[in-house]
Amino acid sequence: MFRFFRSTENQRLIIRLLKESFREHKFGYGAAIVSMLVVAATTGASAWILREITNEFVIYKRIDRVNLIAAAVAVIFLLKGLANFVQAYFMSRVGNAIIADRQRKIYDRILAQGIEFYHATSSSELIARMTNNAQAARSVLDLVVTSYVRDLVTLIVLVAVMVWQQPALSLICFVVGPVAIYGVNRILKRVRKIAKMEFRSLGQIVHVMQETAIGVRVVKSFNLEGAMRKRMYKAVSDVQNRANNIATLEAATSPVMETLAGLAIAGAVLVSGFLVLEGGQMPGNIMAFIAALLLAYEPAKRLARVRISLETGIVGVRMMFQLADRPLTLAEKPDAKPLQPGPGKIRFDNVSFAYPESPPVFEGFNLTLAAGKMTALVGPSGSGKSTILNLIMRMYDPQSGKVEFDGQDISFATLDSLRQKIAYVSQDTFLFAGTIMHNIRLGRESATDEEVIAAAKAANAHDFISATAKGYDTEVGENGSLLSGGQRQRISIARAMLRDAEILLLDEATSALDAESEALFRDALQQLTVGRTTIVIAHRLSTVHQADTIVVLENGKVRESGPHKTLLKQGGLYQKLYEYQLMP
Ligand SMILES: Nc1ncnc2c1ncn2[C@@H]1O[C@H](COP(=O)(O)OP(=O)(O)OP(=O)(O)O)[C@@H](O)[C@H]1O
Repeated sequence: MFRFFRSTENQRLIIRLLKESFREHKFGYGAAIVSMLVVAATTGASAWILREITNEFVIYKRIDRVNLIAAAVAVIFLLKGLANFVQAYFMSRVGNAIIADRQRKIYDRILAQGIEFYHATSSSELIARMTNNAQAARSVLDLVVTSYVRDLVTLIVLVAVMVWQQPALSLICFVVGPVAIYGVNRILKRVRKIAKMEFRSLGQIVHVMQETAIGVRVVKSFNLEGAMRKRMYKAVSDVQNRANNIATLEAATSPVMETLAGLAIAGAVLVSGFLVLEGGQMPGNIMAFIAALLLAYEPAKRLARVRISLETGIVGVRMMFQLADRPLTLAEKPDAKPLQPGPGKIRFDNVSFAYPESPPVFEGFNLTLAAGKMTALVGPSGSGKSTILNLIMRMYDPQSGKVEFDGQDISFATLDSLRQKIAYVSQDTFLFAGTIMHNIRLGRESATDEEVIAAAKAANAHDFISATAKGYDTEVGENGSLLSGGQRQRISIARAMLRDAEILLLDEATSALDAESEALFRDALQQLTVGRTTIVIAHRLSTVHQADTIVVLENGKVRESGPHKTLLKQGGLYQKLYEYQLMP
């Protein structure tokens, strides 16, 4: 029974879980544990009382004790019922609170992680962890507390009753216990392996479901239903098979236990028969002994199997702590200070950077982006344009060198103050489920309705919003699926407008908007960029013309920079890109 706790890793996990949970739910657990002790004591008393009933009534014929003994029986069972209620009440309250706490903690930790973490972990795994790991923590705690408090104490009390009444007979049972534990131990190892695989298959179900929902257009248009179904069915069957395997192993413990317990009880009955009939023993003592033995069977069985039941939950708890302990991929320095306001000059100073496990993108890279001006980044695919935006937003830290805002190294700034300064319009506009009003307001949550509408007007979005039946209360659907591409873009510009940040980062969409949408988008952009340091990854001629400076990148190096006309005259890389990429 205790070998589980000798496995040091499981021991550490359970002790940590108990410590953290008990600290937060002292009262709930305290009340549950006290009631469990009462349950154990009343169970022992209910066996003991049989001795009184038999000896007092049958042997001594004490009619005067009938009322007293009957009252004692009533009190024992009343107390037991009440204690069971209190225990169940507090265990479920605390259990639900633990799931909620853990889910909050898991989410906070995931949210604090940098973008690198999200690239390395699939979203389906995160979803599965959110639902499974918190539930696992609760099941493990429930099992540990009920088994090692209620069941173990009940068993100790009942064994005490047995030894007290019939010391010699009790020995028979002590031989059986270790044999049962040995049998269960052998099964345990196999359960551990299957439990781990089951979690992986669960993640796979979420993963396939997610891909079906997100990629539904591709699935339908390429007729991929059959292929997707095959993947889903396989994942579902894997979970089913693993659940069956675990159930079979768990069920296999039952016959082992039943047979051994049956033999022990039969042996005890046999010996006690002789003891009463020929040994002159008091029948009451034998009755109390047999009752205690029968009552001990269930808690003993649960205790012998507790490690198997714990095994599936402990996999989830282990994963939960792994997530909690994983270092943050991008953390704020302990002595980080808010960025001081400034005109908005950005400088890359001798920056070297490589994505994890990838070749370097920049080596000794220098670039200054003028305050309040618009700089367009152009260059072949893979030249490092998006990486420049990533480093400005501090999605990653350079391995050496620094990125400065008005002379302040951003890696020493609080993340909050850094992101406050930036408004970002991404190429693949992302809208959250909810209304148009909600989506624009995410730019600045304190904005009034009037400010939201003003931003929408400036972004040329107000007219189309007003033309819908519900106006600003129109639901946008999952990731804005109920709006057109151009409408989504203008909403994301309105969001950036509302933010009114000093620095604007824009990853211009390459998707061809129709002429009218593009004109509306360009006008909106023009308004947004006035007086702000704007860095735009340019795909459109109109944007390049608008820019004060064009920086031409190739293989992580600045090849040329200057205004459009000057660069065009030089007849270098820009001219080539201009002809192949930017010219309509
Ligand atoms: N998350 C990542 N992990 C590893 N390598 C990456 C990652 N993102 C980009 N890269 C690599 O870094 C290099 C620069 O990529 P970047 O996205 O900055 O180029 P880009 O100029 O924006 O290209 P495009 O115009 O095609 O978007 C490329 O070689 C790319 O493969």
